[in-house]
Amino acid sequence: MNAFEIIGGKKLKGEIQPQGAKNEALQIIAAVLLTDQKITISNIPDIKDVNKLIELLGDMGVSIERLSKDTYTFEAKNINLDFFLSESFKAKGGGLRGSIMIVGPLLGRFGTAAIPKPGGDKIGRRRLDTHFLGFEKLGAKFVYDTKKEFFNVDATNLKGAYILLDEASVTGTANIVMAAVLAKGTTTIYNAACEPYLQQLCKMLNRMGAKITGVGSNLLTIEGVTKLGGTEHRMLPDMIEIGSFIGLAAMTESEITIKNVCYAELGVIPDVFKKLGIKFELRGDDIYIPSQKNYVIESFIDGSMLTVADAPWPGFTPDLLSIVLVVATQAKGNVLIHQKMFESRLFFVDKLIDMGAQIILCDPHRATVNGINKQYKLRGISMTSPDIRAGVSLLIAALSAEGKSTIFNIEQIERGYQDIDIRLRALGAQIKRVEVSGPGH
Ligand SMILES: CC(=O)N[C@H]1[C@@H](OP(=O)(O)OP(=O)(O)OC[C@H]2O[C@@H](n3ccc(=O)[nH]c3=O)[C@H](O)[C@@H]2O)O[C@H](CO)[C@@H](O)[C@@H]1O
Ligand SMILES: C=C(OP(=O)(O)O)C(=O)O
Repeated sequence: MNAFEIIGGKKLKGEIQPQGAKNEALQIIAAVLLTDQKITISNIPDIKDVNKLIELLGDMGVSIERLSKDTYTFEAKNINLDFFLSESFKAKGGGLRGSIMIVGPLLGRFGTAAIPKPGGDKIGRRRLDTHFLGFEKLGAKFVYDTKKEFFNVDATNLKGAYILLDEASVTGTANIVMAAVLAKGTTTIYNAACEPYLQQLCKMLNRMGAKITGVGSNLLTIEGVTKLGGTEHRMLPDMIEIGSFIGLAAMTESEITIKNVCYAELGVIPDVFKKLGIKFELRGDDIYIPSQKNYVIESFIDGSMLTVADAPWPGFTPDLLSIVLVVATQAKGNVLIHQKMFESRLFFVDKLIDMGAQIILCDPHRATVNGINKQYKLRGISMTSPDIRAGVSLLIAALSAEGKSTIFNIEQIERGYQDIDIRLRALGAQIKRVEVSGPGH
C-alpha cells in the first residue's frame, strides 16, 4: 500500500494541464464493443479505473494497440462471450463502476451480456435499476443472482421503445443509448442525463453511423441501425480535475494556470467557485487563478446563506461538492453544502474537523461550513481517504495545512487522478509517495 506524505503551507506556482476525463473515458471505451471496425481514441487518462477497463476489454478479445501514452486503437472483431463465465471476469468486472457500461453495447451487438455488481466508491447506495429497467423496455430479460451478485441479460431482438427513465442516471443513460443504437426501430429516452461526457458519447456514436438526435437535451431519439463502423475520438479535459485545481489554488494562495480547459463545456462549475469568492480569469481557453489571500463567500440576493447543492447536469456535479466543502473552510463566510444524490459522501469531514476546520455535519446529506478566513492554518494530520473526491479534498487540505500530513489509501485517489504527486511537485508542492505496511489510520 502507498501513502502520500505532504508538508503543507507552501504556495504553488505554474501551469497544469488537466488529464482526459475519467468518466468520459469509461463510456467511450465501452462503446468500442459496438463495432468490429477500428476505433482510435486519444487523450485517454492513464489512471487505474481506465486501465482496468482496457484490460477487461483485452481479456474479452478486443485487439488493443497503444500508439502513445494517451492514444489507443481498439478493434472488437472477435469477442469471447464465454469469458463472462470466468472467475477472472467476476474479479475484474466487479473492480470498477465503469464496467457496467459494457452491458449496453454487448446487448446491442450480441444480444447477451453479463456483469458482476460493479465496484466504484462506497458513497451510498448505487443502484442500477435505471440501466436494467431500460434494457427491459427494449425487450431484454435480466436475472440478478443475489447470492453471486451477478446480472445476466439476454435479448434475441432488441426493439426500440419509449423509455421514461426513473432518474437521470449518467451511466444508465449511456448504457441504454449504446443498446438502442443497434435496436430495431426508434427509441425515445426521456429524462436522459445530458452532461458533456454523454454528449461526447452520442457524437462519437453518430460518427460511427448511429442516428441520435436531441444530443445535449434530456430527450434523446435514436433510430436504430444494423451496423456501426470505426471512428476517431478525443476525450474532453476532466472537469472534476479542473474544479479540483481551482480549489487547490484558492486554498494554497497559489498562482496557477489551468491549460486548455474547454471552458464552454464546464457549465456552472466556474460560477460555483466564483460564488465562494475565488477570482480567476479566462485567458484564451486557459483558466488563470491569481494568488489570493482571502476569498469571501457570497450570499443569495435576499441576503440568506449560500447553499451549494448537486443536481443532474446542467446542475452542479456531486463529484465536486467535497472540493467546494474543503475550499469553503478557509473562505470568509458560511455555506451550506447539500449533497442530495449520495448518502455517504460527506463522512470525511471528521478529518477536516481534526485539522481545525469549523464544520457542522447536520445529517448525512448536509454540512454547514463556517469559513475562518485564514485566521489560522489547518494543521497536518494522518488520515485515510474514504473515496476518490474526498481523497483529493483531503490532499488539498493537507497542501494548505501547517506541518506534515499523511494520506493513506491513496489508491482511491489514483483511480481517477493521473500522476497527481508528480504534477503537484512540478507546481512546487512538497508531496512524496511512501510505502506503508498495514491498513493505515
Ligand atoms: C463512472 C461514472 O461516470 N460515474 C459518475 C456517474 O455515476 P452513476 O452513473 O453511477 O450515477 P447516477 O447518475 O446513476 O446516480 C448517482 C446518484 O445520484 C442519484 N440520482 C441520480 C439522478 C437523479 O436525477 N437523482 C438522483 O438522486 C442516484 O440515485 C445515485 O445515488 O454519475 C454520478 C452523478 O453525476 C457521478 O457522481 C459519478 O462520478
Ligand atoms: C464517484 C466517482 O466515480 P465512480 O462512479 O467510478 O465511483 C467519481 O468519479 O467521483
